[in-house]
Amino acid sequence: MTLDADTILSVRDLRTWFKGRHSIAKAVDGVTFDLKRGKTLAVVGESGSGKSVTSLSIMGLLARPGAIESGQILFRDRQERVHDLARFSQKQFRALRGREIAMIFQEPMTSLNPLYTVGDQIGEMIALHEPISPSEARKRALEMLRHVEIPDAAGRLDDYPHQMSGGMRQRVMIAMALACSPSLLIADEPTTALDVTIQAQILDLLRRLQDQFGMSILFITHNLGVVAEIAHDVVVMYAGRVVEQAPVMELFARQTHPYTRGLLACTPDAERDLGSEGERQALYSIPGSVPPITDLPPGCAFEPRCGYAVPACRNALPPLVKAGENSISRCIRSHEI
Ligand SMILES: Nc1ncnc2c1ncn2[C@@H]1O[C@H](COP(=O)(O)OP(=O)(O)OP(=O)(O)O)[C@@H](O)[C@H]1O
Repeated sequence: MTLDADTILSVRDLRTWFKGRHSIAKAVDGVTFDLKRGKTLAVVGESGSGKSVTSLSIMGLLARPGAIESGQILFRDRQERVHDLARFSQKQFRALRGREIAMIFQEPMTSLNPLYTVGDQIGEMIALHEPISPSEARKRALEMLRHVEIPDAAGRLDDYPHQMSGGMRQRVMIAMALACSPSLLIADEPTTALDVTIQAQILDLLRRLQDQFGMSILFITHNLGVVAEIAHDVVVMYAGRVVEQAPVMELFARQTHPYTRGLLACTPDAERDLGSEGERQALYSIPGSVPPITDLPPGCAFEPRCGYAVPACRNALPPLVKAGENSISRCIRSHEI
């Protein structure tokens, strides 16, 4: 198992399937990407594209019948040891989760317990992984509340989650996630439920915490506007597969897959340069919806919705090919887009 020195996470040809009695839902089907140390990689796509199943696979949190069919999830821990998480047992995951890899979600109450004060919850998170006295745990919890810039942190330590606003709860969840200084943070739509101003504040906070703690972030979102704010690199997923991957600047300067173009055209306030007005109108909302992943066509899965499609798109699944300076695209017409 080899990993480039600057890579913390390498997902290689990952397949996570849900096998039913009569069909197989290939939620993640051959996904490959690398996350660099201290960087943010955004995974983007519409609902059902396989983003969450990818992150749950990495965290060992898949629910039955979901299971990793094949592939590798190589992760470098703090001692520079490389593990294949695709082969981890639940026991191994319990030692790793929280300490080396942490996760934040759209809904803070999935992580927070309404019956305990925020100070106790953060303290307990630390105590789970380190031998620490109750007073030391309380001190560290306070420190964490200050790190996530909660005003009057000392006064909020004994608050219960329901006494806080949505934005403040989100900060507490981030404090809990970062309490043990994980080297990888997986953020699954952490700002989607928040209004635009609070969303911008949380993204700003995550960026600052990343500089301070040096962690890598895998950021799951359907919103390219958020990607522009936070990501260094971007993976675009469609129907369980990667369709485009590029550094963020390159992706916004030129999209090499029609799906990415469509997503960008649907994103309010995103920077974009989509050429003519006619083109912008045509792509404003992507027609149709993601096909059922139990029954994908043999060719390009986006072909039925694609304004650039030609008959050859239906023949075989296009491979991911180099399409720009540092970008790859799963489109046979990537150079004409
Ligand atoms: N328990 C399950 N049983 C069968 N199929 C499932 C199950 N959970 C997820 N899937 C399949 O996996 C696909 C991808 O789901 P996933 O949640 O990863 O999408 P997503 O891109 O994260 O979307 P969202 O933004 O809505 O969370 C779904 O369309 C669904 O078909």
